[in-house]
Amino acid sequence: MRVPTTSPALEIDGLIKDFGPVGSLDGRMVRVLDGVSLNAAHGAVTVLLGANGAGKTTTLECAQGLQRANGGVVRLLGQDPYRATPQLRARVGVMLQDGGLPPSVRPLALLRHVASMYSAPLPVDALAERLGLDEFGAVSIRRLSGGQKQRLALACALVGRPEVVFLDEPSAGLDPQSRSIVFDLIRELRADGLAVILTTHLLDDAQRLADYVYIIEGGSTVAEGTVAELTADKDAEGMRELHFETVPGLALPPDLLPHLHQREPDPGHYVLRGSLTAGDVARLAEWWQTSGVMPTAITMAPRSLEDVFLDISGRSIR
Ligand SMILES: Nc1ncnc2c1ncn2[C@@H]1O[C@H](COP(=O)(O)OP(=O)(O)OP(=O)(O)O)[C@@H](O)[C@H]1O
Repeated sequence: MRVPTTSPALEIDGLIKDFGPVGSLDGRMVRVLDGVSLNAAHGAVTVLLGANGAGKTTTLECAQGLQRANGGVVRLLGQDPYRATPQLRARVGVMLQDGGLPPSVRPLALLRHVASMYSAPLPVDALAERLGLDEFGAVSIRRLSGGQKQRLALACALVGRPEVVFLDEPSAGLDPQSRSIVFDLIRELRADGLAVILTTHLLDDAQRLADYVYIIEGGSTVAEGTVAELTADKDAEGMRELHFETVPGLALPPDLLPHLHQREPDPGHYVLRGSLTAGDVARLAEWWQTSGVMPTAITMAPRSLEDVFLDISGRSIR
């Protein structure tokens, strides 16, 4: 059991990071982080969300001490990560976005090698079996699929029993079985006090795993909270969404449900949002019947994390 502590595993306050000089900017620096602030607690999964280029990876790199901040405060387990001692590094696990795994080495040999650098590693064979690495342990890493490399990179990040682990898109490329195994492992380690800090583009994953979420936009933290806090609608009680799927391009009569906000986020997927009553659902069903529309799926939902994220960070591609 880890020693309980009340101070956060990671504290970031007003982080600023400039890159450059950039040729296309006449040799000027470009500011990619402009005031990121966040805390990550022990025994919790903290998720960073943001569109492509928002600054998540740069934030993690500054938190890990791989990049030097140009301003603000970064404290990892109470220390400046840029000046991390080997003792501090041994308490931190890192899984990089593109793996960084040596291609000609065999997976189990690599995991044993990484484990040998720590004083009290997790049992390698049990971890390998848990993540299904034993099944392809004898081929070289270059022959592994993307999902197999992801699981190996996760094992390398966890094998030293870190107190904090950084996972940059841990579930990218994982099939549903692997994702479920990885999530169970993350939850177990969290229960044992591990601080898990992860980025993901998969908002369902964030919704399932996150204890606390930060949304980063344009190099700053623009929203934060638990999933329940972020998805709660503060404007009105009883705010709900009705989703239905049918043929694309339906035009609902404007006077049918005028108090509900209507959109078609994907072709044939309709969302009606607002203070929905059973009468609204009945009116909609009546219109389906008279218009010869038969939905293939109907669901009611509170606001999803995806809606919150898209409302905050916009719907256009960066
Ligand atoms: N070395 C660098 N020099 C100049 N610009 C950089 C450098 N590294 C990152 N950037 C820029 O900083 C911004 C933030 O990049 P970062 O990789 O942190 O975003 P991200 O939120 O992790 O994006 P993604 O979701 O696509 O991984 C981007 O506009 C990127 O082009």
